[in-house]
Amino acid sequence: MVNKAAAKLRAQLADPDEIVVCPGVQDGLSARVCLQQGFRNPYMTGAGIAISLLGMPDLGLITADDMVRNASMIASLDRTVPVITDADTRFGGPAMVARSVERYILAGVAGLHIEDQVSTKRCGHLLGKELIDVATYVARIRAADAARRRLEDDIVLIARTDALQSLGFDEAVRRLKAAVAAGADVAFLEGMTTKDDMQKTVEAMAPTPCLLNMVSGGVTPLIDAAEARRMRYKIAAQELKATGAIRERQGPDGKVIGGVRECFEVCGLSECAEFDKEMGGKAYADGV
Ligand SMILES: C[C@](O)(C(=O)O)[C@H](CC(=O)O)C(=O)O
Repeated sequence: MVNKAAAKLRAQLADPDEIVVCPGVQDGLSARVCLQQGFRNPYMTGAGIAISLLGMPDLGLITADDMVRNASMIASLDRTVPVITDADTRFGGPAMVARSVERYILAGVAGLHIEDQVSTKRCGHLLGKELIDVATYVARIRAADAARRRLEDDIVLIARTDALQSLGFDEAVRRLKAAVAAGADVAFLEGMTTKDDMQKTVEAMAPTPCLLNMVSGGVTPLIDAAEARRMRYKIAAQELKATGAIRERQGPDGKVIGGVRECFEVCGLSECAEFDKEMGGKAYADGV
């Protein structure tokens, strides 16, 4: 099967001048705003889904169905943009990991990351993270790699480690290297707390491309895409800041603009009405 989204993401990763900037999105509106703002790579955030879909913290409570359904919806909004998704721990052993990866592939996703926390995981920027051992982690990565081979797909496999907090930098790098040896394409060292570590990670993992995750209020220093590129990061995941603004904001004259019509417009209201007309429908002939 040809995964066009993955091919596109791979081309971006191979371009020496490009940094893939991925604003976090968790639902249809945030994904639409991301695309409207011209970003080429939405990042489906598990934390965002936990908060917005479940009203719960990022503690491993989201199910595979929650994630895959959302990923499929987001990837379908514009098939020309490669979506990267959080795949958390993928709920356990090799069989669960492989099945999840297959489902993400069928959802049309370009890349995903799998981590080395226990199944009762938590956001990478919280305290007290617990890890699985390296062999179990490598088995997860190997299973993800096997799943994509089985489907003859080349979804980009991103290995994330949360080991820095409890085991230190060297062990985190060792885990990422083991994951790359097992088939991962990109390395993601989560929860870095200094710019020094951010720089050292890229150097230690070269030539493997690295992902930098920045969360407002999290433990990692916030830098812009230009600085991330200078550090030679290939992917920068960051927060999408504009969703609130599209919902409602004030114009220069103090009048409120935005609101529900603008939300619908961003989400394709005119296109839907136009499509109806083109197909001979009359539902919106008197306006919408
Ligand atoms: C990357 C992450 O897994 C996510 O869900 O976006 C989270 C980010 C967050 O909690 O905002 C993480 O664990 O860093």
